[in-house]
Amino acid sequence: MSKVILSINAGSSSVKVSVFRGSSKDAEPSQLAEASVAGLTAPPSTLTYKRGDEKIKDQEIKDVNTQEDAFKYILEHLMNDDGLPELKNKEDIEFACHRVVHGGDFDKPTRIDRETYHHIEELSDLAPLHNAGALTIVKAVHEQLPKATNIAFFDSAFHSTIPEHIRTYPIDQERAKHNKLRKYGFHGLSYAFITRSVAESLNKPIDSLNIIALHLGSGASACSIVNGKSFDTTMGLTPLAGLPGATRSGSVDPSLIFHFTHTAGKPSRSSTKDLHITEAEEILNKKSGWNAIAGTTDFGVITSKAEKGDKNCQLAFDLFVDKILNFVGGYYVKMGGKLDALVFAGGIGEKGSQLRARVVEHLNCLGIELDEEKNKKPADKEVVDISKSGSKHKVLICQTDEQTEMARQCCQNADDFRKQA
Ligand SMILES: Nc1ncnc2c1ncn2[C@@H]1O[C@H](COP(=O)(O)OP(=O)(O)O)[C@@H](O)[C@H]1O
Ligand SMILES: CC(=O)OP(=O)(O)O
Ligand SMILES: [Mg+2]
Repeated sequence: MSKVILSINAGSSSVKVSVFRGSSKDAEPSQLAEASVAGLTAPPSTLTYKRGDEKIKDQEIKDVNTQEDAFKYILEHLMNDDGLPELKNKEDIEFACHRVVHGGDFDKPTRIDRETYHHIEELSDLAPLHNAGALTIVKAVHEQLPKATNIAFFDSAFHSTIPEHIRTYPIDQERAKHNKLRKYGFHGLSYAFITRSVAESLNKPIDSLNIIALHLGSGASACSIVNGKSFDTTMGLTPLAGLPGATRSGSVDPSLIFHFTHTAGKPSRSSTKDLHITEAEEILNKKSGWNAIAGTTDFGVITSKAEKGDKNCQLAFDLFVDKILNFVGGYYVKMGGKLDALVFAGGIGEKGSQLRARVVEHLNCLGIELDEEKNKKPADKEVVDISKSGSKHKVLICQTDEQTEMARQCCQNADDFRKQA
């Protein structure tokens, strides 16, 4: 029986694992099953599972609170599924692909050996909601699936093409170079998926595709993609910069934190031996964002409560729209108006029809217009065109899939990874 690929995506509020058959360069990986545990930041956690016609949706699960718990729970679920004969034995898994948010200077997927592991560990403080969690999963795979080859796919890699004047911070350059302080950018696996998928749907070669993509999930970012490559993105040295998210403030005046607390620079109580974060980072990463304004991390709830007149939810909604517009407007100008499409993706981008409507309403002045009826229908394929007829620029929804992107890149490089093993 051919071996399988396990694609593991440790997000800030969820862990998603997809199982794919095959690892050949010439074929697209074919998905056998997809499991996800969501709600890690807003318990109880829930399990969603899809295998063919077999579906479990939002089933509440107990005692699953961390990314590691979630992965172990999913692995057990997959191994015990009689309808998944491809995964009867642990030895059936050849590759475990891990989404690693911060990869520093790494610009391509890399087999995780001791050295890579330590490199990722060193970057943990720069992605406090992500890297350490992903590494707990790498460890769990190492212990429970000793035959599998672990590969890291870096969220920052897609942004290695951002020009110097855009990725440089205006600070002392010697210190900046020494401490590697620059814009890295994240959600790159998602943007790589979106770029390929939208180019295919518009029937354009990737290297002539110009889009503004919005990945709006628990973490939210925007990316200007010029000739198929990242030109600018809203996240920076860490995933805190740019747009606000479920528990993240996004960009604020850097002086704010010293007026918020007198202990900004002190180690946070949630620091561990593997993760050193300050009070400031704790507050801005974990105690801000929607949750701080509206009391929930769920943007679906925020949207419906805002519609019913909840003032705090309306404020969270309006604030998000405003910040998105800042970046879309700026990117549009920097791209000289050469735009094939504005693309919505991520949980909120894909499901939040009200948010899409409000954002695009403000962009009508740029010739970006959507069709209200098309916008309201749930997306039923990978790329859905919701533009108004006659709109100068297209508006699309892309159902992005970081696990599929990793599996695809894994298949393309499988021979190299085998050689490295
Ligand atoms: N109908 C909806 N309208 C707006 N947002 C929604 C809706 N359904 C789910 N969401 C939001 O999508 C977000 C999760 O996005 P997702 O990309 O799956 O998360 P993650 O960043 O953990 O990968 C949550 O904030 C969730 O509330
Ligand atoms: C980079 C990032 O913020 O990822 P996520 O949206 O999965 O938390
Ligand atoms: Mg995500």
